[in-house]
Amino acid sequence: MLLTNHSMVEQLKLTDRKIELIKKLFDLTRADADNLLAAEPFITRNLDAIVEEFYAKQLTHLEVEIVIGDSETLSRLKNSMRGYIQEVFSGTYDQNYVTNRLRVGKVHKRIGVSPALYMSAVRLLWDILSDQFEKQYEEGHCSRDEADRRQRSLTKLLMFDVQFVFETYTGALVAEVQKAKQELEDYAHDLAETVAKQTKELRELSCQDGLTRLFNHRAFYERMRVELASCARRKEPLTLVYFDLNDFKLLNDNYGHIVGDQMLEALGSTILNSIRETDIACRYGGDEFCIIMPGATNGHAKDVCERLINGFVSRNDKHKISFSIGICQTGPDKLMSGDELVIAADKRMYLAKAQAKLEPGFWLCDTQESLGKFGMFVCGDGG
Ligand SMILES: Nc1nc2c(ncn2[C@@H]2O[C@H](COP(=O)(O)OP(=O)(O)OP(=O)(O)O)[C@@H](O)[C@H]2O)c(=O)[nH]1
Repeated sequence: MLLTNHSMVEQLKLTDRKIELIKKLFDLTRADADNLLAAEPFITRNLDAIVEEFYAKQLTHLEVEIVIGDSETLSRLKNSMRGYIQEVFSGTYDQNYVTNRLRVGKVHKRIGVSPALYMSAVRLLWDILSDQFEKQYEEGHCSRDEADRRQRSLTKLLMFDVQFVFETYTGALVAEVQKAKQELEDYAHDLAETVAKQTKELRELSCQDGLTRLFNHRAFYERMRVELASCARRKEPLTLVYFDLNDFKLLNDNYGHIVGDQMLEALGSTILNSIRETDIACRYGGDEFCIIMPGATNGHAKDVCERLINGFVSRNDKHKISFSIGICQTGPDKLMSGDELVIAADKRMYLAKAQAKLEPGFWLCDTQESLGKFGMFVCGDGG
């Protein structure tokens, strides 16, 4: 509901019938309206003096002075007070009258008039107007009985007014609480989203190698465990490719660690470009890398290695470096443990590396213990 599309009376569902019911609660009758209306000529004559007396007394309180704040506001308030007193003695207390009371409540709440301050002003006005009734009696404008009846009617009407003012006070407070609650809920929601996002990022970071953005050593074993279990369940093979750069130390020594780092980074992205989404690339440590290939045989793994070597060579890097590869397939019938698989692949990688020491280049040793140089795999006993 857009509040600005509805009057205050509508928002509070104050129909004529409801207003009449409230009047009944306060025993505010037609006779009371007539009593106050009868006092109207005398009150109107003294209106300015009444308003002046009211503000003179009000301004003896520092809190009131602070709330009013300046002469323009004071003069505006005096005008409003004149209008209010005239309404009090108009004898008509309909929806229009009620709307004005609600507005007063809203303004008082907005400018920060506390209920205590508001009630003290009502009491003061009641006092001043009661004196006026006494004067009317003393000056012979009305009988004792009429002055007393006017006084009682005034009390009822002021009480009637006060409850409307507080209706808007509480309404505004409830709206503020709801707004604060909504803001708090929005904040909590945003916070939960931020925490979830950051937790996800942290989790990813804790699994990642900072240089190559591949999975790190810790994540490698975790992923290996999960993939071996799922391959065992699906009765599928799993192949591990394990490789190590050849003479990487020389590159570092000759050209510095920054060049070494760039080489490792380049290798990381070449690996990612050479594998399928289901394959898992990891930096095992230093210049050693692994690719876990769920569902793949050593034949598939060789194809991937060929793509990888091609990609790596075609980078056109002035620093030439090769790597040695060990491949080990397990399953589909009985699968090795992760440790067994790493040991087996590592052993084959060292066989390839031994060969690379004799004849530099990309050497690969697969699960059949065959050794091959990139592009022309030849069988060897390997052992
Ligand atoms: N630039 C760089 N170098 C690294 C990083 N991690 C390990 N290294 C270096 O990698 C080199 C590995 O040396 P080795 O284990 O002797 O291996 P290698 O020189 O490739 O020799 P072989 O494996 O026998 O071919 C060492 O010089 C390490 O300092 C890294 O993050 N950045």
